[in-house]
Amino acid sequence: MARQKAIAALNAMKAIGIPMQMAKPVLKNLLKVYENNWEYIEAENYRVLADAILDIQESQEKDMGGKGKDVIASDDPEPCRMRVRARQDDHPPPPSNANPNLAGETSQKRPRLEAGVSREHKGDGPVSSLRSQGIMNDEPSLPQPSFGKAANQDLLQRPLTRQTTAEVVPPQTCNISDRAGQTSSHLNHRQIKTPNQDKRDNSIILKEPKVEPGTEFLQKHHTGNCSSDPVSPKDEPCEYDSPVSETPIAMIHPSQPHSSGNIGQQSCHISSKGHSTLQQNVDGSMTQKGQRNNAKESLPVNAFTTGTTSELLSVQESSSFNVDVASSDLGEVKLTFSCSSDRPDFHVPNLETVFKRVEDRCLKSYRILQPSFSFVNLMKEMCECFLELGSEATDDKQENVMQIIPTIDALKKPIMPCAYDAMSACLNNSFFPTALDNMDVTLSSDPSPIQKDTLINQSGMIQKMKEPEIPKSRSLTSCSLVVVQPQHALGRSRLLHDVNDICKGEERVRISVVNEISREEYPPSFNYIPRNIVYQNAYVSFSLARIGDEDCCADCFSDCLAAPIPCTCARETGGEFAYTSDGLMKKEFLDECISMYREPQKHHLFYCKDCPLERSKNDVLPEACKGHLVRKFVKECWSKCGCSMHCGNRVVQRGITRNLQVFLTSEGKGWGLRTLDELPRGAFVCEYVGEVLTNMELYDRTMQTTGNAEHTYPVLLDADWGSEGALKDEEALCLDATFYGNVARFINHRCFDANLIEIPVEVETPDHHYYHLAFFTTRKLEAFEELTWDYGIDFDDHEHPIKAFKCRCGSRFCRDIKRRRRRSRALVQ
Ligand SMILES: C[S@@+](CC[C@H](N)C(=O)[O-])C[C@H]1O[C@@H](n2cnc3c(N)ncnc32)[C@H](O)[C@@H]1O
Repeated sequence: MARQKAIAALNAMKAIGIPMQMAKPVLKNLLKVYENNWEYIEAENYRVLADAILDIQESQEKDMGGKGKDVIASDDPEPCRMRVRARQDDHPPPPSNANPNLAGETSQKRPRLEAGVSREHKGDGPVSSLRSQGIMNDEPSLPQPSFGKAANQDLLQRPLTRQTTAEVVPPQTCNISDRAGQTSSHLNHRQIKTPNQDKRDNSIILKEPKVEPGTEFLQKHHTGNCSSDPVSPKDEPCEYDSPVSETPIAMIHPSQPHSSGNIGQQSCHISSKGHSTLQQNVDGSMTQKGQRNNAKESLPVNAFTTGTTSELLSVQESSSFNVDVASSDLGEVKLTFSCSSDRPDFHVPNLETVFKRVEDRCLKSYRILQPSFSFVNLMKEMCECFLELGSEATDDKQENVMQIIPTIDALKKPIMPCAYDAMSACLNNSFFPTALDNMDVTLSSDPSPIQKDTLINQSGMIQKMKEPEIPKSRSLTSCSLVVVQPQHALGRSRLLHDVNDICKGEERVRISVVNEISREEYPPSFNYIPRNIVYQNAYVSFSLARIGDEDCCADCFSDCLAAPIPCTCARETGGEFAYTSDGLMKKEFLDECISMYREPQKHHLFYCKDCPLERSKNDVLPEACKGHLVRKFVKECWSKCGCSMHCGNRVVQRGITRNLQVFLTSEGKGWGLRTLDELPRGAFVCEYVGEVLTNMELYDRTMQTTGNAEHTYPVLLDADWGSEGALKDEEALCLDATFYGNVARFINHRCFDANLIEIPVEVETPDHHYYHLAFFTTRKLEAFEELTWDYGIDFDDHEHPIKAFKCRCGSRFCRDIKRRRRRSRALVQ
């Protein structure tokens, strides 16, 4: 119960832009001060908590000599900052028997939060200094009942300040873009606090959140400031069943057009030269300002979001116009789309849709800020989205349809008979390129104008191709597909994947993608990386100095496996190398690893006193550790070793060597990975590659996702959490292949009798909090068998980062089916 309350509180903070790491220690202290009396903390939608965080920030800003006043302009490295302005405090007093030291100077004062009580946060930004400073607040007042689930919204909507006279602010200054569809006068959503605002604003003022790189742009849409229309709290019941299904703050968009006519009318003018001016409001509605009416009278045209106005807004009267996208408070500075198009099909797209598309792209591309990141490019992206959406067919169904045109690589090995039919089927709608050169650049555009027998190469040239004859005896192996977005006449195509090689040349082998089921589907875009990349806070150090003599074989030469006595690198595996000279995992070692997975009860489970996984879910009141397997590691030779790259004790680091293929599964599991060749038992297939995140980061990331992500891609690196005592946050790691990953992200789960097993492999560092997760075959595999591994998933644990799904593994040992059976039996009884 308390745990749920804590999560609800943290979620409420998160909804107003305060990251969990910042809110947790403050919440912890408030709980101490109020002796776990949640009533005080929940009152007025966690106002005490929000204000406490603000106060910490303020006192810290004071210490910085006011440097923090202009937060937006500052280069402050902290991940997210938020300010809740409070003029007059009415926080609840701590209980009379509360620790006076914790409670501040008098019992009438709000609690002074103690310094340094929270876990350390990396970096020197205000987040860490927040923990090194106390806060002191003003007069408390009686607590109010909590408002339940509407809390998040309320915190955004309700004025948190207790200003006695709320100045009526004209609609132009009302900034809200939130889930409830409040409107905004500025699409930049950026609240730059001016001294005047301080006086007139009776609302939340959000500092520019500096969250994860790449998400800050998105957050702008959710920081709002409505100074004209205080909204009364809603009494929705509090549910906290499914935190991840919440729309994350970074993805909140006005869902409904606001009914009131003038609130938040924004300065988005679509001004046709010499004609009338269309004004697009943030709620999507359009207003037409007749110039003859001195541009004062507004005549509503239609609701943009209904999907019917696009046509209305097709530029019929003129071919050139401006759309104001964002502006400063008084409109002196404007960001404007200038469109001049001769195209008859161009219509002005809904700006919210444009923003959404830009946000989606940013979320994909800028989760990690790349060196090439630039704001100008971001704006360019926005212009491109504007143009794309404006040029797209208005029929919703047509939107984003990608066409996949299969081609045949005629030079490869014989195809499996079962795959042949599917291939033929897809070839019925396809063609053979005459030369191999054409295969990589086969593009498809909008279905209608491009004929089946037409190829467009990368430079946009159209080539007529001969319809192929497909002799049954023909030797074919791969159906290579290339996907592009509809080209229309934009002259711009975005290749999402190279279907001949999804690895983009990053691996030693090419890994193709085939879809033998539905020709229109294709794996969602992600960045292919062949090796793990640290996302942000994860502590992964590969310094040579950390590798002692006992952790390398400096005196070895050539192939360690050929030496008469195993070198020190075999120490980890009991003095014998784990690999055979054929590069396979030795039987004994493999058997033991498999037994550990399939019969964990026979093996030692480690129970952490302070489980990093549980801590990441709830730092305030973590649940007890559910136990971790202490797994067997393989140690490979590395750079400090004297042997060569051909040494038999270097298997995983050499990367993928087997012929694999990504394919769409027929069982509804999404995409999967299969082997194209037979594989012996104990063969290395690939490692699981992704972003290295701390568990905290993963949890935060999971909370931010919309919850409707069909597939999830995180894996915990918890093979050795027991050996090093309590792990610090930055040492409790996981891999997330959602945005950056390799082909292992396509390996589906199979309960118990999966044909792959993941084995932890030490390569660059003897610290076992970071390691490689390598997949080896558990048995001999036939060509074209799907590769599977047992995620070790607990189908009842909905809070686990590896989200439970309806398992379609088909194993007779399927734990999910057993669970479902148990549940239906229980219901019947
Ligand atoms: C690591 S991804 C595997 C690749 C995924 N199928 C795809 O299309 O990208 C894990 C996700 O695949 C799906 N999945 C994996 N194994 C499954 C199974 N046995 N039954 C149903 N869905 C499965 C689930 O949606 C899961 O979240």
